[in-house]
Amino acid sequence: MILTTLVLPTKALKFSSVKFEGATKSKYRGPKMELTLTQPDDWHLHLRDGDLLKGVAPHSANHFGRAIVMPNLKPPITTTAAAIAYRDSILKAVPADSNFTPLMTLYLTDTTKPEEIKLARQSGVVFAVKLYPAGATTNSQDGVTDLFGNCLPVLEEMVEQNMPLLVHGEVTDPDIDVFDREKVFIDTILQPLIQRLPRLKVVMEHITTMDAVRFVESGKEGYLAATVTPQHLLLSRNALFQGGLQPHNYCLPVLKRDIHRQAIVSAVTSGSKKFFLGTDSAPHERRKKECPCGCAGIYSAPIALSLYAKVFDEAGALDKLEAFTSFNGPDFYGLPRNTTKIKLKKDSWKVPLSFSFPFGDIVPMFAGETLEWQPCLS
Ligand SMILES: NC(=O)N[C@@H](CC(=O)O)C(=O)O
Ligand SMILES: [Zn+2]
Ligand SMILES: [Zn+2]
Repeated sequence: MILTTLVLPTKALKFSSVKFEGATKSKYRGPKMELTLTQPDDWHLHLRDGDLLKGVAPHSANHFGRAIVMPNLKPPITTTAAAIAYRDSILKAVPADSNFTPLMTLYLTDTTKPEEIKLARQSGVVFAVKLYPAGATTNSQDGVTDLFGNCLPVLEEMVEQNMPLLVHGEVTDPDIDVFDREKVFIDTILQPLIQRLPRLKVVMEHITTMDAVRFVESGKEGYLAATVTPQHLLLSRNALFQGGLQPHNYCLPVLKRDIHRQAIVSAVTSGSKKFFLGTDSAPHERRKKECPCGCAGIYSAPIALSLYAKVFDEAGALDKLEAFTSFNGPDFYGLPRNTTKIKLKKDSWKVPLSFSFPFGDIVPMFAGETLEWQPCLS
């Protein structure tokens, strides 16, 4: 990573149709710091489908080289054939000059067959299988009801095919407190799973607790890793209630106490190879967030890089940022690192209040707030 004090010409961020609160003016004077990073990838992303896909895909393609695309559509992507068709529609939705590559995933169900894993591997476009415990999160109703009872042959085939299992790590038992569901999942499902299949590659997605940090740190490098979202690095559960109920800070697993957030920040800024960037950017239209039974999911794709840079900058660990955004993920998946570069400039800018699309608008994380780091598009 190269740190310079040079200011190079930059293009304004390409936001399609954006509502700003006021003019975006930099208060920063003097030489501007720039970071040059190997182009990052997003190892946990929801691109949706239809008009929503067309609206949000360019935001990810602007900044990220590749993304692991989550399969929780309606209906879910449970077959390789469906993953191939979904991949085609994603490629149609990104700008023609973009080199963005979607890495597809399959949605694991109680009835997924080992043969499907072979097909997935042969396709060359499916890179992982996603475990949603049934009922744990958005569009998880077709997920797994009994992992050990129903899925062991598939998991064994995944070991054979070196196919990673990506995990939404929360139990769904209504008697378990929602803030404890990640820890209980580790103790009752993940730990036994890893003991039973030590050669299965597992990514604990969007970790939220110090328990998950410790669990991942104690695992075998190359076999156990975690993705980390901007919200779980920057917000504690207080953010759900600050000045009134804040639906745009609601995601699953739900934000936790600040001590957990601090543990996650320490883990990612330590330089460990086991943690990598996964935004979990999960767009829902405003009317589906600001309503009596609002959806879980935070839209962060357009601002995620600024937010990760903020975290590493505030921790005095900018020298560790590039491994987290651009090396640890491809190294874990056994994929080449990107060769293109991206620049971030330290220059304050205001996050749009919303992104407007013909079908409605989407409110991003940190809407209307001022951030310091800004990706420059070339
Ligand atoms: N994170 C979320 O709160 N929501 C995600 C699903 C998920 O990743 O659990 C979504 O698809 O909206
Ligand atoms: Zn999830
Ligand atoms: Zn997700």
